[in-house]
Amino acid sequence: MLPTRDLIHIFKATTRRNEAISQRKRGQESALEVRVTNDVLKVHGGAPLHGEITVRGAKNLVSKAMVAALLGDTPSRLAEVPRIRDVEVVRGLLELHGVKVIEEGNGLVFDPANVGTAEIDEINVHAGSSRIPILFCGPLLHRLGHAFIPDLGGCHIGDRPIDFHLAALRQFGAIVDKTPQGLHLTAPNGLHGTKFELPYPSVGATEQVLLTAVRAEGVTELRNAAVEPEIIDLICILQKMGAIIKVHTDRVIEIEGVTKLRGYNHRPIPDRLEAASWACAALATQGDITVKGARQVDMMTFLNVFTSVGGAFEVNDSPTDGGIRFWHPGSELRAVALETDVHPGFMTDWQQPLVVALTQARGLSIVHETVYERRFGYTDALNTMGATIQVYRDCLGGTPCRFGRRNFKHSAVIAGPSKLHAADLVIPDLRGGFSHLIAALAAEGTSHVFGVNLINRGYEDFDAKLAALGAHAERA
Ligand SMILES: CC(=O)N[C@H]1[C@@H](OP(=O)(O)OP(=O)(O)OC[C@H]2O[C@@H](n3ccc(=O)[nH]c3=O)[C@H](O)[C@@H]2O)O[C@H](CO)[C@@H](O)[C@@H]1O
Ligand SMILES: C=C(OP(=O)(O)O)C(=O)O
Repeated sequence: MLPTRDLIHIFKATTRRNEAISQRKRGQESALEVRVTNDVLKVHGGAPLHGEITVRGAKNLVSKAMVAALLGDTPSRLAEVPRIRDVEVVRGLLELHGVKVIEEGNGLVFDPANVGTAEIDEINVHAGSSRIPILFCGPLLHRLGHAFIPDLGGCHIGDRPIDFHLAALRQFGAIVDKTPQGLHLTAPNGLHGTKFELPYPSVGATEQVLLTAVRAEGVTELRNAAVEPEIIDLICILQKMGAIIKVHTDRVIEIEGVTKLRGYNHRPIPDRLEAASWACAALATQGDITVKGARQVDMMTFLNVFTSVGGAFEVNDSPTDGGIRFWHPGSELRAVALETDVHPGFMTDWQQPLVVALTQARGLSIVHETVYERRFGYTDALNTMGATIQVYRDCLGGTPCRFGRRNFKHSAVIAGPSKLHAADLVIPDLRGGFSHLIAALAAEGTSHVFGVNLINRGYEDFDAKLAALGAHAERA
């Protein structure tokens, strides 16, 4: 890991280059793009966050729902689409493939009447910006008989291979050609239902199988599937489109292929990752935040841990105006031991914001990260702010995981409570970045958070939400 001083220097050089690129691209900006030119946030910390914010459609569902629209032969309507970077990337890719995207109310309409082949150079404008392009494989193979997939982006929190995706696609009958430009896929004999068992319940690979199997000929049986709430919501969308999908017990999903699918009309599951991030911000800053739109059922595992740490919450079940209020009740926070896991376990994307709150809990907390091998890089910055977090290669949890004895520092021990002080921080990834932001808000003094726009990949209007919660933060 480079020292923060060097990272800030690299950040400033990269920002200058990116500004030049974005000036050139400005003519292509969509109305959904958030036009922020300044990438540094000056945060005056030490004050509790108080107030109400709203979460809308989940990043990890909305982008996949947009890809699913390619499978229908009539337009699809998706409500509550958040203005985040991943949505822009997928919208751009859909438009390059001939899908007409229209803004309607708080959502988007996708008309796939004229789907066609896109230019590789144009597709590659989106190289490295998101993980979603890999999910275009099945839908494009069904629609066009071929697909080109650019290099993937997403957070650098592990190697993130796509071997399960490619193995499944090959079993469906796809031919995959890896080239320096990206992946080229064809299906000369069509796509056929298959039996596939995932070595690990990968979210993306499960979605890959779903989006491919729904229009493959015959039946597909997927074993060891991921069953995150966002996946169940994607299954609901596909069912609305005419797909036949049975979710059995024990992570088995059976899909009966159909020849035709129609468009859907859907209101997405709310973003439970964003909701949990704001809950942790309430705890870390001794604040009180109501997250409108958050749903208890999607967050049960998080709420158990939140309670164990000493946080308080109250659910408002109103179908029109519901949400969850999260607050610090004033008493001392308690240390906890937990492992991240696939659903229904404690979600890995909840981990980083929670660790900031755990720096304020009395005693030793233990977090064993079992989903990604390199998801504790952000803790170095927290330590420079006064936290005491030690990371270990061992599996410090009940279950040995895939990363044990393999040189990955994937367990953390957090000693608290620690008084956090201001620092200059460089955002490493989406959730790590949000946790830096929370730490800066909880710390005494003025921090500079560099590369803060990266947070917009998954958090809608976070500047405005910070202002609504009374944070003292401004673009530097
Ligand atoms: C856009 C999106 O929805 N992102 C989410 C999705 O990421 P994503 O779908 O990329 O995550 P996966 O569930 O696929 O990855 C889980 C684990 O499986 C491994 N793996 C995955 C695929 C593969 O072909 N080979 C392989 O080894 C990964 O390296 C990782 O260790 O689920 C993750 C786990 O809940 C979340 O943290 C991400 O926010
Ligand atoms: C890891 C994440 O996202 P992605 O898969 O898009 O990188 C995340 O949302 O925390």
